[in-house]
Amino acid sequence: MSAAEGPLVVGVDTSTQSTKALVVDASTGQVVASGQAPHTVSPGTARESDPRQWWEALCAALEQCGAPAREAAAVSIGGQQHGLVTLDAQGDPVRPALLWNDVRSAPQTRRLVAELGGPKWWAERTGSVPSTSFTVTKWAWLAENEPESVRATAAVRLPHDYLTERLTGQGTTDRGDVSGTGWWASGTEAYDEEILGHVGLDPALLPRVVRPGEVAGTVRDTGELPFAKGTLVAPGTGDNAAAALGLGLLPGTPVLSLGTSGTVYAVSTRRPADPTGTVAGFADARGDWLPLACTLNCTLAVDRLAALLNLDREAVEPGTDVTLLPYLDGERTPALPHASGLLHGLRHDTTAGQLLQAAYDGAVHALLGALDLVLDEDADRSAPLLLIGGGARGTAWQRTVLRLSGRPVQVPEAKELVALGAAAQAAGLLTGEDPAAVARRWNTARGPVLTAVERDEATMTRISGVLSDAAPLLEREPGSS
Ligand SMILES: Nc1ncnc2c1ncn2[C@@H]1O[C@H](COP(=O)(O)OP(=O)(O)O)[C@@H](O)[C@H]1O
Ligand SMILES: O=C(CO)[C@@H](O)[C@H](O)COP(=O)(O)O
Repeated sequence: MSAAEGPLVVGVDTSTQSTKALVVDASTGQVVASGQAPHTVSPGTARESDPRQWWEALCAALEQCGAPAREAAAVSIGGQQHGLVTLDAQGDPVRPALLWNDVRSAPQTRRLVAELGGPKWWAERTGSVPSTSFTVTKWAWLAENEPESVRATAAVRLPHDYLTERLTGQGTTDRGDVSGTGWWASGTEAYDEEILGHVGLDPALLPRVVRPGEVAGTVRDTGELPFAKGTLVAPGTGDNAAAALGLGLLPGTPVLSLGTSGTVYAVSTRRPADPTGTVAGFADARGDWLPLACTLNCTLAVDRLAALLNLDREAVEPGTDVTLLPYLDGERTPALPHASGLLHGLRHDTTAGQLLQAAYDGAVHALLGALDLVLDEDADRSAPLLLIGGGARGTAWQRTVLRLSGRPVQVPEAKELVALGAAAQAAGLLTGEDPAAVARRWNTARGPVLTAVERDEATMTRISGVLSDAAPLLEREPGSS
């Protein structure tokens, strides 16, 4: 037996690059054991992963957790949002999952928005104007490009649904993750049959939406897993909604997450509906909302530029007038799916370190541009910004966010807030508590507050100027001249 005070719970983050598992003491929030195993994502414009690899990574991460994982009383899976998982009648993947950062559905996205009433209609109906990340656009892409895959599909799932179903044997999802599909009506909180009919997806192929606080199922026979048969399985949710739980987030506190994706969001009690498409009107995992803006190019893009420059990621130099838009994967915020990276303002005396700083500035610019849009009007604009995700550990990221935001920045000591949020959801199942209240009890957001510095308005304005001047280039579709 472990020396834990309370029952143990397991929280999982199956994100783009890896699966992380934490065994947590439900009484104190102490992390008793942890494990992590990587995923591979296809290179090039296609961004795909085999879902079976997520399962193998989950088993490997739990194996690393050792004996404590065997004592878990409940488990919950948080995961990368939006990915389209197609399963055949045996429950095996028909093809690799199309991930959130695969932009090949840009033509289908444009058509879907126009065919079904335009951006305002989508925002009011689903909370969001779909971008290429949204599952509905990926299904439309598949129907057009691989009709044989669509014919072979007996079930459609999101990444966290796939793993939850392998635990319980039942097809379930939750309101947080389903709100990023584009086929869930946020006003009625139900599948939208008009949208599903339009893209030819039978609602019978979709999972049941489990309510917050409800049990998704129990662990069935578990040859490969450490859990006992009958262990409770929580609904799980998308990774951003899970991190919001993990921080015990209250309305008015903004979060900036620096991972494969960059995201900025806040909890709101009002249902969002942004017709410009900048803010996605996600549901959270409790019963509130999670207005959020997301970029495709964050830590991976900046690390790639550091590698190209042969620099350590911290080797930035100040004083740059160079603008670098690091849109290596196309971009979602701003909506430029066909864009590639763009450099402007290079001079003989520009240093490699200044180029690297320009990459950080370019990655943070769009997120901070959306910050005010995700906050309710009455939110305190001087409150600290919570900085999370792998990038939050980096000094160059911290300094860039401080300088371009002009706000104090709080960096929670807890590293794996998505997995902690999932663990808080699992703990809530055992105690009947609100999972966000569990996380506040665990004090997961504690960490140093970095003092605000004067906002570097000139850099923000310069980047906005380059973006608008370069629009024709950034919007150009491949193959057009
Ligand atoms: N000490 C660090 N300083 C700066 N960046 C870091 C550091 N540690 C990890 N990272 C970045 O964090 C990223 C992974 O973050 P994470 O939030 O785990 O991503 P994801 O959830 O998308 O898989 C890596 O791409 C890496 O660039
Ligand atoms: O698409 C979004 C949010 O809408 C992304 O935030 C994904 O959920 C991927 O998350 P990470 O792997 O970067 O954590």
